[in-house]
Amino acid sequence: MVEEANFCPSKEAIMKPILQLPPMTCQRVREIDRMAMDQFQMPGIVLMENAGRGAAECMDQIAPEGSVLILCGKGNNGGDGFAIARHLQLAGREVTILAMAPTDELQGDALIQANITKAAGIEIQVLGEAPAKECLPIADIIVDGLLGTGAKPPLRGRYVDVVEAANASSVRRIALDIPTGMSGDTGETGEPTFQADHTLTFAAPKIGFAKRDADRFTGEVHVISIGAPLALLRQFSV
Ligand SMILES: NC(=O)C1=CN([C@@H]2O[C@H](COP(=O)(O)OP(=O)(O)OC[C@H]3O[C@@H](n4cnc5c(N)ncnc54)[C@H](OP(=O)(O)O)[C@@H]3O)[C@@H](O)[C@H]2O)[C@@H](O)CC1
Ligand SMILES: [K+]
Repeated sequence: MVEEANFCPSKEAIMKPILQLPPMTCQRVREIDRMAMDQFQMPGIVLMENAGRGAAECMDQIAPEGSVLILCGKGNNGGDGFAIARHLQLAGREVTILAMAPTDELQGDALIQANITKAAGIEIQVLGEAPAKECLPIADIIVDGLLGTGAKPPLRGRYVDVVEAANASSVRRIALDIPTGMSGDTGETGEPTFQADHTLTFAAPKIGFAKRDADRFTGEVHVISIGAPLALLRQFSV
């Protein structure tokens, strides 16, 4: 039986690429994902694992204490959430997931991450009929892994009451990639939009974050590397 180490993981700085990309549109960031996969043979799941681990390490710096509830949408933004859950559990954090859909409705990289998270014994609750404000699991921090660059505003279906319930709870809130309800390209925000204290955005800041008072919803923005090679970053830094 392996003794559980009782030291805190050291807080060494998170490895940052030497090249920080300029703000760009969602479409352009998705081109980075696409080129990393097609031109540099990086499987999407590797990009997602890098995103999840990088986001969890950033959380270890900005929100090192407390239990975490991760809201997972049906797409790869949710996939990031499933990956983050595993790394937070490894760091000794109490983690619960509230999924917008059952695992068998997921596909691709998100399904792979959800299956790993399930196998890891991390609790995955699926949103039921009850209003979100009645069934949102209690936690010290809520992470928004609902919608990212694949969002097509306005919010549809249960995403509305889940975001409203998250905003109504007086806890720390962290958005993954883009606060759900905000357009990454224009910074326009719908009613509701996830109100984050921090946004962990992948690969590059989104141009919409520069809109006046967008920071009311993004909070402090942190760029998380997805491990795309320097040669690829150079093609997008001009
Ligand atoms: N390998 C990679 O590519 C990497 C990707 N990464 C991550 O992936 C994210 C992009 O993932 P994605 O393309 O799956 O889109 P995502 O934002 O999860 O949403 C799509 C889903 O949401 C739904 N939906 C849409 N609009 C809606 C609305 N208004 N209201 C309600 N539902 C709505 C839509 O449903 P549909 O419209 O198809 O019915 C679909 O099910 C990106 O932000 C980053 O976090 C990182 O891990 C880096 C590596
Ligand atoms: K999000």
